[in-house]
Amino acid sequence: MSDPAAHSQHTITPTNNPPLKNTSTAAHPPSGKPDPTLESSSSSNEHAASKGGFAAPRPSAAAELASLKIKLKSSLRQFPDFPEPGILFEDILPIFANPELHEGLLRGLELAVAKQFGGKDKVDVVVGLDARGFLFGPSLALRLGAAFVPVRKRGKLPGPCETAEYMKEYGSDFFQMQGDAIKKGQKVLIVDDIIATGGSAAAAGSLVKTLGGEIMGYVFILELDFLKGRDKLDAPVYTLLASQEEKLEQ
Ligand SMILES: O=P(O)(O)OC[C@H]1O[C@H](OP(=O)(O)OP(=O)(O)O)[C@H](O)[C@@H]1O
Ligand SMILES: Nc1ncnc2[nH]cnc12
Repeated sequence: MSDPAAHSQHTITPTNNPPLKNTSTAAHPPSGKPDPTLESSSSSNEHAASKGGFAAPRPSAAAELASLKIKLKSSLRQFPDFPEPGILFEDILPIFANPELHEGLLRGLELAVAKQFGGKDKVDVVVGLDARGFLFGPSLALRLGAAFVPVRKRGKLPGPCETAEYMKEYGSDFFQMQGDAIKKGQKVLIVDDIIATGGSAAAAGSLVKTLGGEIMGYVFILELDFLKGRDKLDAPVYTLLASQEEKLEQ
């Protein structure tokens, strides 16, 4: 049922944590391992102009996706000890500050969803998690011809709501969905920027199921795979970029 509105305070504090350049912490895995999400493609010539034309070859979807991933990954910034000591915070906002990267993200997700979830069932609803899942969830939903439905932090949604408490990498919280947001049997894709412990995504999944939705899968931009968050999820998981790793100095 609906929860009494709980208005959170927003406090802006200056940070002393500059983006990470070349430091390392024991809490995060080393860099230098190959990116397992990149696929090599030997088919980039398959669209080459066949009759002596000079048109540049059109990349295959796999080659396009691999190139997009490299650009997107290199734009991410890391902030040590934010929002609390011991957390290496992954900042995805540079993607949205650059229209080319923003477009690339949506194209990459669209290609990935077509490849991973492009079977006989169409996505009916994209569910995005408060707040960073709202940065790209609605745009992705439009591209897929699907509805967008938000999962919000407690106290933000009007009307009868379902509520789930969860633990995440830093602290605990409550998620809510409006009780009529999903129709029974609708096919749902749950999207968020990052999966860390998986607590947030699992709570969103439990709400979708309570409302009668069928979870096709979960899509994330980045996965902190050493936290094994995907083990908490009982539907296929796709991550666009590889695991968190510290960047080497450019
Ligand atoms: O896998 P988990 O350990 O649950 O952590 C992942 C969640 O943490 C972050 O959200 P946060 O709650 O910080 O909210 P925000 O998007 O409003 O910044 C992130 O956007 C994910 O939703
Ligand atoms: N390390 C991290 N960076 C950014 N967002 C997160 N959400 C949970 N863990 C996070």
